[in-house]
Amino acid sequence: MSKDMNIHYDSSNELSTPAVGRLSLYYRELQRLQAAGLTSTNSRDLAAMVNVSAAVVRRDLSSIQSTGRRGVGYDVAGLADHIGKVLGSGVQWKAILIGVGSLGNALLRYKGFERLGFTLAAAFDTDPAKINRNVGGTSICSLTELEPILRQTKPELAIIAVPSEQATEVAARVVALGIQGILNFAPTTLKVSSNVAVINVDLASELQQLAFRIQNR
Ligand SMILES: NC(=O)c1ccc[n+]([C@@H]2O[C@H](COP(=O)([O-])OP(=O)(O)OC[C@H]3O[C@@H](n4cnc5c(N)ncnc54)[C@H](O)[C@@H]3O)[C@@H](O)[C@H]2O)c1
Repeated sequence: MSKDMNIHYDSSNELSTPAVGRLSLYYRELQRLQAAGLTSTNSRDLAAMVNVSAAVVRRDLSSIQSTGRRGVGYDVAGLADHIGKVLGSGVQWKAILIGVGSLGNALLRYKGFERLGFTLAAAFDTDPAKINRNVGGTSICSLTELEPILRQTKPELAIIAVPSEQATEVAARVVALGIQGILNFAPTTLKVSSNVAVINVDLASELQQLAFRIQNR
């Protein structure tokens, strides 16, 4: 499927970030149900799987024009396909990884990206000892080759897993080369132009929020 066939939402029908996050979780659970051979599900069961209320599931799904049938529920394969299209899965996305340390190594070995349509086209590092090694099927290139390789492979996404001091410069370089979205693991706030989507994954901050919740319950 071409990227043009993605389902686009105009600003009047924009999905909130939490709603997109929940859709991604419904998608994961629907895929699991499909693999187990189930053909239908309902909002109550989906709600229990992702720990939200059935009303939230129905609202999220109706916001993407998916309504279940009373007494029958949702068709698992059809709903998974529809959510997949809304989220941009089912099309192939090319991603690159920059920084192949402890975290980068684990990401390169993770098999779950491919299943959702994300291909890791190349990985980059500055450490000469890592260049030309292959991790999880992706070869590690020198950062000096970033420009020619990106011009050739034209990835849409970049995963940044370099030390925080290097992240801003690395982000500027990939944005200048046409990257449209960045998944940033470095604990720093990237300032890039507003037409580049950035998602920051700050695991330490998540742990801090978890500790706060436990402390205040
Ligand atoms: N390891 C974790 O569990 C974890 C958890 C949360 C956040 N992070 C963050 O993710 C980032 C990576 O963490 P890590 O533990 O893998 O660090 P690491 O030190 O093991 O790896 C960093 C890698 O980046 C490379 N590098 C440095 N500068 C570079 C540049 N300009 N371009 C390309 N490569 C460069 C290094 O050679 C090294 O291979 C850090 O910002 C860290 O704070 C890591």
